[in-house]
Amino acid sequence: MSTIGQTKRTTPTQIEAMKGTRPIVSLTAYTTPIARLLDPHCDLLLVGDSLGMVLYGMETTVGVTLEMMIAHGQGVMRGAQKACVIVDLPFGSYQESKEQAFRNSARILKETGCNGVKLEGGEEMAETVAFLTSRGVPVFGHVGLMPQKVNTSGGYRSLGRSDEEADKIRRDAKVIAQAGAFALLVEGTVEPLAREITASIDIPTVGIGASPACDGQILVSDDMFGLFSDFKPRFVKHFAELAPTISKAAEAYAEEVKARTFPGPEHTFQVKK
Ligand SMILES: Nc1nc(=O)c2c([nH]1)NC[C@@H]1CN(c3ccc(C(=O)N[C@@H](CCC(=O)O)C(=O)O)cc3)CN21
Ligand SMILES: CC(C)C(=O)C(=O)O
Ligand SMILES: [Mg+2]
Repeated sequence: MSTIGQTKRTTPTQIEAMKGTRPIVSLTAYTTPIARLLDPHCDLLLVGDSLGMVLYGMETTVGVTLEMMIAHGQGVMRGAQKACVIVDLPFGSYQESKEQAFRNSARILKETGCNGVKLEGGEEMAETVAFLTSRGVPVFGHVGLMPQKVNTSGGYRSLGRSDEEADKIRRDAKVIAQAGAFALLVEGTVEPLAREITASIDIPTVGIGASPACDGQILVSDDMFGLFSDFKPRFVKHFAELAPTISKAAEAYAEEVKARTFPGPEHTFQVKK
């Protein structure tokens, strides 16, 4: 197979092998232009179901569909060249059975060309993760705060302060790693727990709101650009403030249109005499 003129995409196996080397850099991406900008700097790009909240204004991720994930997965694949691209399985597309999970994961892999899928869950999903990985679907696990369970978990809050809560998340992490996941996203957990999990499993942990003790970090890109700017929980850092930049551009455009200073002669097609 020739790869002339192309760099090869990072594989889930290579992400797994990064544990103990250097921190894994990852961000969410939902569209072609943003994927193109983030790709050179990231080991992994996640097409997260957070797109329901960030792009579509949904209150939670529960309403996100498989069709939405596939459409955005295709967009990201057109923009990303070197990063490993993983697509979130949305709520309702994998919880019913391991067969349902395989069928929908296969659709995502076939229709987007991405490198693997992510699914939320611990002990209740271990059999599914083993079923998928043994049949050719690379799986990124996700434990701790699981946004798709917001309707049964009592909302978004950081976890792992009580012994019971910490024990449960520790067991979840262990079984998902043993089931064959190539990496594990740990969301919204206190630092000592994230550190213990990272030390106790042989696949890398990628944290969001889970301390610097993880093997890598992920953020929702719109959050760290300061674009989804009403949402600023403790774990988010704005690496840029794009919201005021965009507002000012829209304001300047409106002024110029009303003053008839835009479009100018340089933007106008003339008939040459
Ligand atoms: N834009 C965006 N960024 C995200 O990180 C994100 C999404 N959307 N959608 C899917 C989930 C939902 N997530 C959330 C949502 C809310 C909180 C939150 O309100 N956290 C507060 C309270 C924590 C606590 O009480 O312990 C915080 O200050 O961190 C955290 C994570 C993370 N994910
Ligand atoms: C990065 C995490 C929160 C995720 O699963 C998402 O963006 O959907
Ligand atoms: Mg998600």
